[in-house]
Amino acid sequence: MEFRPIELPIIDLSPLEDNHLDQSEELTKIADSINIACSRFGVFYVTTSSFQLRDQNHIFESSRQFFSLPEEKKNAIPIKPGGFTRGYIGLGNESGSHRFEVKEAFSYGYEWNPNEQPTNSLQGRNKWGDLENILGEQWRNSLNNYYDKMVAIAGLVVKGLEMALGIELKSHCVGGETVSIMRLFKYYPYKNEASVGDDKTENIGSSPHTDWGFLTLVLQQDNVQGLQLFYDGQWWDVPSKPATVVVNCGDYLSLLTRGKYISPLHRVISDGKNERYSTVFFYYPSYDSKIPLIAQSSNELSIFKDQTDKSKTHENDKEELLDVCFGEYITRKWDQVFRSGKQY
Ligand SMILES: O=C(O)CCC(=O)C(=O)O
Ligand SMILES: [Fe+2]
Repeated sequence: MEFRPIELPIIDLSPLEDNHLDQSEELTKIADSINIACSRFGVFYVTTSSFQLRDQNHIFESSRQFFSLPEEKKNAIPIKPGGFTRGYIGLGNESGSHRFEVKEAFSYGYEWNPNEQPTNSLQGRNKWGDLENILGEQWRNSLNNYYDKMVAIAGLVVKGLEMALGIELKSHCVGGETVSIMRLFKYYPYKNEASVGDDKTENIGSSPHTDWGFLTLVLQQDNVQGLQLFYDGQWWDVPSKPATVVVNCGDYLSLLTRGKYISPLHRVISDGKNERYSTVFFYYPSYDSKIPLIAQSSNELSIFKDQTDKSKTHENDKEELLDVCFGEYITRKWDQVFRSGKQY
């Protein structure tokens, strides 16, 4: 089945960088573009002078190095159930639905200082195992540098959102970089008996979902299609663009804006031929944030769905959210999508 590409705005965030001279006209233009994109699609592309093609090439090179390792090396650092999602996720170890997600991942976050005690369930040490000995110190540094770059880009987007909404948002994000999660993904081509667009298919790259957090920053390998957006009643391709990051609004941001900004439904499918690499940075608000509840139109958000391994999804009890902070709730969500793995 063929899908058409969607044309999303491309917003250059360079004028928001600290070293840029204040050009208020440019800033107003950015704020307007963000406002329109978030209200209409909940997705847009960003570029910035501090993220170049060499940065993109570098992270995908590091990602390939990891995924090329023998199974036993990757399996030595598995993520575990419980919601602290760092380490290797093998085929079948994660899904947002009853489907089999044909992907592998490496998940890591803020490089926690071993002398410091974590203060919540999303903080803690990355699982490098002995990868440093196998892939070299440079490998780990390149992943950590990439993490920092994505935190910085998320910060620029937050600045832009503050201008677009005319409200202060930074106080929601304090410490968010210590609980956010980076994923390196490798998707495998698969075939389904039914057509790919059919809801009954068993294999998928990533099940249709909305992201739970504040913002998601996706970088796609050039020229391999996979990410799709549900818009105006149908699925559209979101093509990769060199040195350009896809930004999704998350459920938290959508709720914070009382639904003004859309948390878009999206998925990943296979073109049936190619492996696909992407990186996905889930940028979270402060661990202790409360999830803003709104009465209407929030039932479609994945944050409120039960994503455990059942063929039907049903709503979580929203009452529960009144007592639990964002970080604790998200820890449970990661546990919901953990799977013990099976063959496909
Ligand atoms: O790999 C991608 O392009 C997107 C994956 C995604 O949407 C997710 O992991 O939440
Ligand atoms: Fe997503």
